[in-house]
Amino acid sequence: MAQGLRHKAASGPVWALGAMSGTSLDGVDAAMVLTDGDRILEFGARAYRPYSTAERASLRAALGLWPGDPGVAEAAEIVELAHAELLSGFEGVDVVGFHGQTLAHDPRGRGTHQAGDGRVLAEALGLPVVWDFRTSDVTMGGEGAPLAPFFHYACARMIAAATGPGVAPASDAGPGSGGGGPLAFLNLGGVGNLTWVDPAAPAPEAPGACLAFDTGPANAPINDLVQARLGWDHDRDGALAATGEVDEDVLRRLFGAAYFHRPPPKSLDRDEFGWLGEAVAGLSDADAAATLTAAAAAAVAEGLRQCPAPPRRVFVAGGGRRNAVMMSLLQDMLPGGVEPVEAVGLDGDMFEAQAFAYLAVRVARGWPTSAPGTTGVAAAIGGGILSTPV
Ligand SMILES: Nc1ncnc2c1ncn2[C@@H]1O[C@H](COP(=O)(O)OP(=O)(O)OP(=O)(O)O)[C@@H](O)[C@H]1O
Ligand SMILES: CC(=O)N[C@H]1[C@@H]2OC[C@@H](O2)[C@@H](O)[C@@H]1O[C@H](C)C(=O)O
Repeated sequence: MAQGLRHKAASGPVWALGAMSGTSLDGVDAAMVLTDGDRILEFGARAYRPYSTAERASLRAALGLWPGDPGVAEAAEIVELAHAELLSGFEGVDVVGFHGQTLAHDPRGRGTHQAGDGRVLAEALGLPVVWDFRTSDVTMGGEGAPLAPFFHYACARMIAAATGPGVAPASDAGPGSGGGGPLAFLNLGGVGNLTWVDPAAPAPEAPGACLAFDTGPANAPINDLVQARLGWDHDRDGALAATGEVDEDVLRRLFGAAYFHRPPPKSLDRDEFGWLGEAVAGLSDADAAATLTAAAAAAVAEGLRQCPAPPRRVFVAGGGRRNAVMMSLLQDMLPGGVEPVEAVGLDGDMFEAQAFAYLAVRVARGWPTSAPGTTGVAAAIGGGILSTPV
């Protein structure tokens, strides 16, 4: 299998533009990657478009909805227009990877739903668009998430070899880096997700190459709390949490949930632990923020215990790496600590957008984007639909 991939990689690198509208509902990230679908050759232009307050409110109101439900068409249009506006500003794009906005995710029940139609975007941009990345994985019995792990594998290979665009050489990386041993990538978005990866494995779908899963709630419950109580978008730098006390009873309740005892791979809907909001309702603003922040960090620590071996380094991407309290708790809770992906020259704000750029090329070339170790799917599978403008 790996040899076949290497052979196909000879079909040459292309510039892919990936776009992610994450569970935090803050906006759309977009970034370009030069890749042959195997190796990453260069990272390119990047841009961000925040949702307006009205757009965000409409998307929030559509959370939990499924295709055909009233309100979905309006949400999809918001997503499509925001992406068309942002992505039309890029030049030299060969293919677009369009994740869309997850409104609902229930892989063992109704499926997974990302708002936004790639055919509409392909017409608007006049470019081929890969979209609906998650459905076929779910259809094949997988979780449909997380999907970034194959990109993480490519990044881990670059780090291990200390080659590649902007990646810090092994000599800068400190003890325990370089070729030997597993690495981990942690994304702290609305939900947290972790990829444990062995860069020595021959391909991302090889048995034992990647183990991935959602760790638990991350920023979403904190955002929801401070939005409802204080009208803030988020707890900037963790300033509110820094002044509060953690309610250990809430953490005990959280970690009693079956999810944390299920072996990975496993994935979450944004609001799967929506009851956390009620659990902290009687606490002060600061104590509630401190408790939800500690819950996010402790969920990562729980998750790492489910990995096959301790990773040598844990690289953090996503907005949560800017939350000083969350990062300091992780530093204390994880045996080897954590570091932002910027420590090795990667871009923690655009990491997911870059992942969907990379995955788009794999889909366009008919290669797998998930495997039993990343989503629990029965066999390695390539998700996604390629739509070209007519
Ligand atoms: N300076 C900061 N201090 C604290 N938190 C921050 C800061 N900057 C961003 N965040 C948090 O990060 C969130 C955005 O993170 P990110 O863009 O990684 O999430 P996402 O991609 O929407 O979610 P997901 O990865 O779950 O799809 C914000 O909503 C906020 O909660
Ligand atoms: C269903 C869905 O959209 N899941 C997202 C969400 O946001 C973070 C976490 O939950 C992760 O599982 C996934 O996104 C990342 C980009 C992924 O698929 O790797």
